[in-house]
Amino acid sequence: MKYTHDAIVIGAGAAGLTAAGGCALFGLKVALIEKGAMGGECLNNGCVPSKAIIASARRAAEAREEKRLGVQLAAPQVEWAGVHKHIHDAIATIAPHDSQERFEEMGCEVIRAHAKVTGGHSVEVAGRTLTAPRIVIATGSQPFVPPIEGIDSVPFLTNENLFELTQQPAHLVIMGGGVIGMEMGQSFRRLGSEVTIINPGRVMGRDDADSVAVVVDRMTREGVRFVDGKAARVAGEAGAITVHTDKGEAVTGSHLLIAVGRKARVSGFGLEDLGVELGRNGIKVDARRRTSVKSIYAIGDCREGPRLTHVSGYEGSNVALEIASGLPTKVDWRALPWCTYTDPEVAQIGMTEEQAREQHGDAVSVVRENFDHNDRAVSEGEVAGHLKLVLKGKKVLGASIVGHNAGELLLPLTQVITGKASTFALGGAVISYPTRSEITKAAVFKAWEPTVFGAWPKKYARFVSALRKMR
Ligand SMILES: Cc1cc2nc3c(=O)[nH]c(=O)nc-3n(C[C@H](O)[C@H](O)[C@H](O)COP(=O)(O)OP(=O)(O)OC[C@H]3O[C@@H](n4cnc5c(N)ncnc54)[C@H](O)[C@@H]3O)c2cc1C
Ligand SMILES: NC(=O)c1ccc[n+]([C@@H]2O[C@H](COP(=O)([O-])OP(=O)(O)OC[C@H]3O[C@@H](n4cnc5c(N)ncnc54)[C@H](O)[C@@H]3O)[C@@H](O)[C@H]2O)c1
Repeated sequence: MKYTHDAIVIGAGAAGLTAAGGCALFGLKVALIEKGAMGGECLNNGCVPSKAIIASARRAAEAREEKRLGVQLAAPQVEWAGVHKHIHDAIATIAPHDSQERFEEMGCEVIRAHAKVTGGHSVEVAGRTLTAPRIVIATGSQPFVPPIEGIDSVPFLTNENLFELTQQPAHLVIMGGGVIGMEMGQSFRRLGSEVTIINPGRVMGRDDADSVAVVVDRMTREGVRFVDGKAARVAGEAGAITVHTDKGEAVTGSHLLIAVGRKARVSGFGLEDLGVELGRNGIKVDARRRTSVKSIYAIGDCREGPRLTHVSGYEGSNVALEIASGLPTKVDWRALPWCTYTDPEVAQIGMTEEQAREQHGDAVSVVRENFDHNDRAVSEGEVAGHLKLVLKGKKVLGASIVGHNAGELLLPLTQVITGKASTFALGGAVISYPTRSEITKAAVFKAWEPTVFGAWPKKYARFVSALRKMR
C-alpha cells in the first residue's frame, strides 16, 4: 500500500503535540490534525488559566494576612478585569510554544479541521484521505455534566467557560470537591467571592487523607464552606441557582461551577464504525498505548487512565519513540507524580499509603517529617504540612507531601523510585506539570537532543518506517 504519511496524529493538545513533534524530529512525515485551538485543554482552558488565577488569588491572600514577619501589606483591591487580563496574557505568552507555525517548522503538516478515522490506516480530513502505517488518537476529554434533574434549565460554568467570566461571581457554588473544585474554590474565595463546595464524603479522594486535611483546614479558615453530599437536583436562574443535595440540603449561589470529572472524547470521529474497543470512560489501550486495532494508538485524556498534562506528554513521547524505533515502549506508572496547586500544595508520587497497604499489607511502613522541623520553612514562617514516605522495607513505594511548593519536592523521589538517575533518564522523567522542577528536564533534554534526533537515529527511523510500509 502506498501511504501519504509515516504517522497521522489527531488532536494538538499535550499528547498529540508531543507525539507529532517527536515523530517529526525523527525525520518522519507526520500529519497533525486539530479541529479547535492549538494547545488543547491545558493551554486554553485547563492548567494555564487555572494556575494563572491561582497566582492572582495568592497575591490577594498575602495582602489580606495580618501583620506577618514584621510586615503589614495594604488590604488587597481585586480588579476582575485585571485578573481576567492576567489569565489571558498567560495563555497568549505560552501559545507560540504550541502553535501551528512551530510544529510546521519542526516538519509536521498541520491540518486545522475535524478528522474522521475511516480504517486502521486511513483518516479523512478536509476532503482528503490521508494514509499511514500508524495513527495516533489524542482527542482529549471534556467536562462530565451529570444528568441530574434541572440541569438543562440552569446556566452553569465548567472549565470551558469559567475563564471567560468578565465579572466576579458573588457566590460560586461548586459541584465537586476534586482537583478543579479545590483549586478554583480557594482561588475564587481569596479573590473575594463567597464559595461553597458540595462533595459526597472526602474531598480530593485520590490523595492521602492526612495531607488533604491540612488543605481543608486552611480553606475552611479562609472562609470556604464545605457541604457533604451529592448534588441531586438544581433549580433557579442566572444569578440565583440552587443545588439540592441527596442529604436534603439546599445551597443557593449566584453561579454554579460543575467539576465532577471528565468524559473521554471518543465518539463522532469514526471509532464506533471501526469497532475500536472502549472501556468505562475512554479508549481501551495496552501498556504500549495500542488500541484493539493495533495500528492505532490512543494517548492522553481520551483513553482509560490518569488524566494529566505530564502523563499526556509522557505517552506522546513514548509512542513517538515506539513508532520511530519499531521497539515496544511500555508506560511505567511506578513514579507517577501529581500535584494539586492549592495553598498549601498537595503533591503525590507513586503509591498512597492506602494503595500500598492494600497491595502489601503489613509489609508497609510510613515515616513522617513535619515542616515545623525544617529550618527553611521555619525561617519563612510557612510551617504547615508534612512529608509522608511510604516504604516497603527501605524501598520507597510512594510519598505524599503537603506544604508550600510541595510539587517542587517530588523530583528526587522520582529517581529513588525508578532507580534511574542518569542525565538521559532525567530527560525522560515524568515530572508534575506545571512546576519549576521541569526546567532541569528541559536543560538535560537540550543536551541530549542533538544525539537523540541526530542524523543516524533519523536514518534508522526512516528505515523502520520504510520496512513497515512494505508490509
Ligand atoms: C481546569 C483544569 C486544570 C488542569 N490543571 C492541570 C494541571 O495543573 N496539571 C496537569 O498535569 N493537568 C491539569 N489538567 C489536565 C490537563 O489539562 C489534561 O490532562 C491535558 O490537557 C490533556 O491533554 P490531551 O492532549 O490528552 O487532550 P486535549 O488537550 O483535550 O487535546 C485534545 C485535542 O484534540 C482535538 N480534537 C478532538 N477531536 C478531534 C477530531 N476529531 N479532529 C481533530 N481534532 C480533534 C481537540 O480540539 C483538542 O484540542 C487540568 C484540567 C483542567 C480542566
Ligand atoms: N493540578 C492538576 O493536576 C489538575 C487540576 C485540575 C484538573 N486536573 C485534571 O482534571 C480532572 C477533572 O477534575 P475534576 O475536579 O472535575 O474531577 P475529579 O475526578 O478530580 O473530582 C470530581 C469530584 O466530584 C465529586 N462528585 C461526583 N459527582 C458529584 C455530584 N453529583 N455532586 C457533587 N460532587 C460530585 C466526586 O466525589 C469527586 O470528588 C482531574 O481528574 C485531573 O486529572 C488536574
